[in-house]
Amino acid sequence: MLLEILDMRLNHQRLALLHKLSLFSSNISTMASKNLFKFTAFPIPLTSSSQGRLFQTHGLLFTSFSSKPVSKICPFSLQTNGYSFNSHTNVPRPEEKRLDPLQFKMLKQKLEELGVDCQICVPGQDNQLLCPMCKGGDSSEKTLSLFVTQDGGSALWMCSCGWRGSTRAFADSSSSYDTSNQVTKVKKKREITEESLQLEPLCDEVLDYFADRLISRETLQRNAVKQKKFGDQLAIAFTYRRRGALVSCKYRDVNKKFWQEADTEKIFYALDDIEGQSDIIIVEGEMDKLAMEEAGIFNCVSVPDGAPPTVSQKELPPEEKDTKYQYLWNCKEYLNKASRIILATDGDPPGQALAEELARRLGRERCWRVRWPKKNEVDQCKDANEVLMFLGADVLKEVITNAELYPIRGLFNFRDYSDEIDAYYHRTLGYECGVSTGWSALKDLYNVVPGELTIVTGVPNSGKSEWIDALICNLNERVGWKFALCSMENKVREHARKLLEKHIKKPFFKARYAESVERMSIEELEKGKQWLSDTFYLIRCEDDSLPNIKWVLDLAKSAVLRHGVRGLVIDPYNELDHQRSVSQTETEYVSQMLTKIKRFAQHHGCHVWFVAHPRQLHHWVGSPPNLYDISGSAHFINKCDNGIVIHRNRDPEAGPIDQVQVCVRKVRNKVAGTIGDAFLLYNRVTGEFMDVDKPYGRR
Ligand SMILES: Nc1ncnc2c1ncn2[C@@H]1O[C@H](COP(=O)(O)OP(=O)(O)OP(=O)(O)O)[C@@H](O)[C@H]1O
Repeated sequence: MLLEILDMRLNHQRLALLHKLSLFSSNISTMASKNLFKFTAFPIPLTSSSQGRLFQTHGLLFTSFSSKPVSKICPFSLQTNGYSFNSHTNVPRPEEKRLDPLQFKMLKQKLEELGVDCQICVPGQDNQLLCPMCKGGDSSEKTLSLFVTQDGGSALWMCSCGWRGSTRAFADSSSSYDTSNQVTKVKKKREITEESLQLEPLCDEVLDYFADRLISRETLQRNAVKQKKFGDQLAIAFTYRRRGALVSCKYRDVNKKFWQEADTEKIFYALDDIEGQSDIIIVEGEMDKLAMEEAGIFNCVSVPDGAPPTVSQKELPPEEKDTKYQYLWNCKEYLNKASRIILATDGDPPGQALAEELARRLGRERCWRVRWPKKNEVDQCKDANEVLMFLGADVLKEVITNAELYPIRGLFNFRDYSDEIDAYYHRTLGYECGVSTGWSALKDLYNVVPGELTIVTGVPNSGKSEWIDALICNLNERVGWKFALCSMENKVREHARKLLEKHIKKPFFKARYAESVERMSIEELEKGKQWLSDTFYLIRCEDDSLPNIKWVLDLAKSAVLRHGVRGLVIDPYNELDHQRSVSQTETEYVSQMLTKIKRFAQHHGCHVWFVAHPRQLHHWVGSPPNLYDISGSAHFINKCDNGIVIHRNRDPEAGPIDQVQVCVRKVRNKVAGTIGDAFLLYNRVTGEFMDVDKPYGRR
């Protein structure tokens, strides 16, 4: 039928060629080695530079192109009857017909009706389009090959899903449009035999070709590798069998171009070799399977279709719709029993994509992967056959023996963190054992480790905020850290005053609290303002609404990324918006909030100080509160890395009233400190905290 269409368009030379080729008719579908089913429909200009090869299939004439140049490892030219593979270089081009815009428009309309989007289709050449039937499978590849004749009058198409047909702009009674444009999905599998396919034993030239790749005659015999003549040309025939019976046949030509018998079942190559095996190896090509055998590894199969260009982003399709991996489902009874599946696909990106697609389907937990070794100083071996050729059978065996577990997202081994552990040991990450607070009284009790959460509590007015301010001033002075401050209770100018007094060590004002100490000068103020701007980033709600924790952490993240802050102060907890859903208890809410804060801290290596008030203490006798007294939830103590209570004596008879007790009540990380109490003296004039044993003049 299709020839009928064609004969109106083609000149006698092309018809002669068709006739010649029809002598070798075979039911063949073409496919590229790496891009499944990518083929090019005829007629492509048959120039001398073309690597195109012609085969007839159901009257449709296809030219397949090698996606890769001929192997440089061992170029060979199979010749039969004195003709080389590329024997059609002198075929004359057909006489070109001029485009008839009207009939091309009509033709496009017809195609559009069939769902073919042919807006950018060019007459006179092959067009790769999205197939309206299979939509290109799960990777949405353009698998529909559509050829429109030069005059725009007729079109032929074929897709790897089996949809094929033809139409004409003005179909008449003799047109093939009515029947040929119907879907002809391949469903029925053909029965084939070596005889029906006219397969032949390998000739010496092909045996030599394999020998150059270190594949022996015995291995080829064991795998029943054959050859087939296509006219003057010769192709290797890899026979696909199940329990010895021929199921399909895949051909490979000199240009490393592959195609497979159409309407045959897709299965793994050498399937019988994995029957009943608990350990199996999957490779990407027949040559790799044969190479494995040369290394004494028999429990190995090859996929029939090569590798996809990338991993599909889509969910796994159901088994029956998983067209590209049908071979896997067709062989599932062979795979189900395997407890260890080594994915020895190529080392290039498509090979790795194939490994991922297989692992997705087989279950990552039983998959392993290999690392291909270097073949020389610069290059990596790509696959099993290259390892065999460049490094030998023993190395190939070693590669398989050293296969490693296929990674599973979220499941790790300490080995995966080896570098980080080394860096921790050698202390090259920085501040592994924490930064000293600057107070010797706290040296053994509390050091500030990046990425940890410190909860600070204490009764009102105990000096919590003052102590944290003093601490961050010390840290800045010692190690130059910068901070994000979310201190809702403080007016900005007051907070600036408190920080400046600690930094400049002089009172901001000449006032009663300053006693006789001289106020900071204008110059000192200016310098101090510069220091404030360089050191602190303020997180504040410009309007009078309350910020929630997400809002605070998002801004803190910006401060980390933009300004490199190493610490975040949230003071106090109760000034945040804590609206929660009715179904959530306060305990659940606090737990989730602290989890968010800890994640932020860990992810950004940023220390977070979180000030939380204790609940109202009845019958309080002036002693430091407990961390469990924090209002809201015991999660505060449970979830924090460090828990500190700031307490001060207000009874002159009990001791000096400027003495501050820093009660370190929880330290999760023993490298950072331990529980215990430290005593500091508070300088009301400057807001500084001093070690008790240190003399300080302005006391
Ligand atoms: N040891 C101390 N001796 C005397 N005054 C102190 C001492 N510690 C802090 N103060 C003063 O107490 C006041 C409150 O301090 P700060 O704001 O740090 O307390 P707080 O515990 O954070 O209070 P709140 O719980 O109300 O937020 C400040 O005026 C500060 O100067």
